[in-house]
Amino acid sequence: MVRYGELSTKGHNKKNFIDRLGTNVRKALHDFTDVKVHANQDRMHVILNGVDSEAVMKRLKQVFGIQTFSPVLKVDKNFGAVCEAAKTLIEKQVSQPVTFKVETKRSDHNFEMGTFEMNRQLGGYLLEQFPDLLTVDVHNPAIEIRVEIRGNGIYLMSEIIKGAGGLPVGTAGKGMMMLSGGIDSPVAAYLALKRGVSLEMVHFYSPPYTSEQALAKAKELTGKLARYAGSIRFIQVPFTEIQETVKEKVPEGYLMTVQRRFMLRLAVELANRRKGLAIFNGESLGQVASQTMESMRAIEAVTNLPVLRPVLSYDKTEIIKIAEDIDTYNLSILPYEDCCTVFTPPSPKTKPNLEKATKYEGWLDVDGLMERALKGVKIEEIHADQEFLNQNEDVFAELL
Ligand SMILES: Nc1ncnc2c1ncn2[C@@H]1O[C@H](COP(=O)(O)OP(=O)(O)OP(=O)(O)O)[C@@H](O)[C@H]1O
Repeated sequence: MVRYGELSTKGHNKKNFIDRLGTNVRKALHDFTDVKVHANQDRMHVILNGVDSEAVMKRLKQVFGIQTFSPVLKVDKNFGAVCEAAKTLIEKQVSQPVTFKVETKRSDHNFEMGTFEMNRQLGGYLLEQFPDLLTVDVHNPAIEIRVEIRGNGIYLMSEIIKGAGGLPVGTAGKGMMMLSGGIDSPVAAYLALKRGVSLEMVHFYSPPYTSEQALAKAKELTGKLARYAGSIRFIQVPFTEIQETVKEKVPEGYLMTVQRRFMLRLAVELANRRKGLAIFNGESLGQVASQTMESMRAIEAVTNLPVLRPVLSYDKTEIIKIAEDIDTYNLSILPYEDCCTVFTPPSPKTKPNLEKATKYEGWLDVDGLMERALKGVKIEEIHADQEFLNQNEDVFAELL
């Protein structure tokens, strides 16, 4: 049984949210063909039909929009079956002494036992079974065994497991995520997905300066993030000609600003073509030269589409902690050079001037460069945990 959390406050949009969450849960569980998902008004029921509950719960933990969920056992309508099931729940959940109570609800009034009697008798049975583990506390128990006696059976549950929180992916519209191979942008992508944004990844690569493995790394990172979204489109944009031209014609202090302005323009153009509402990136204020407010202003001036930065106010250590939790960190630190690292000047301007950036760009064929980059775009759909890196290749060979 799945509880919706923040959804329940969404008034008349609630139905859309619940439908979307139902779709996302079905997507996350698509390979468990026997599982059935019923997304009702107040709760969602995921009927296992014999499928391993641990495997299903592992997937549910990655679906945004779920606040908590509980494994539920359904048994025949007799007291013996209820005792067996309650015993199983306690065995699974309890390893150290705890307080508990039994709380029964009865919608089937023909059942032979009343709620009070069920509470007492089941409580007594469990105390007998687990004398060293359980003590009754009816006011503030650590564990509540809930029993619901309904027409079609008796349902039992006790454990409450924390879900991923957030909002169902797809309820907040589509955004274009500028995904590098670094630590920050995958974390920013995770946070955007968590607030319900459906993302398409935009990745710039510069062969031969960057390797196939660098591209594969960005794709594999997308596979990690696709766990939270079912699948994610990956858009690779060739960036070599732009970087070479900028390097040749623009003064060194402005190389980075001008390159970033091109990246943003390209992401915006892709957003316009693909109905994206905003651009997301992994910038965190003050982290490096391009991430000062002056720099953000000079770069962002190329568009009036919102540029959203989910990790803007996070410290590096906080970002790393999330990267570890979502299992992107170890991939992000693999030493494959990204297109920006290769062309980063030793001392980029930390306070670039917008007028100068515009002036230097006047020396370039901006439209032609953009058009050719966009012509070379390749798009593919990446699924959860899809692998791309060539495991046999020695990662350090890249550094030689
Ligand atoms: N090759 C790329 N393709 C797509 N987006 C990029 C690329 N390089 C940088 N970006 C975007 O620009 C942001 C800032 O990049 P930069 O390299 O300055 O910072 P960073 O803090 O190292 O970020 P990250 O850890 O995400 O690489 C990235 O978070 C990402 O959103």
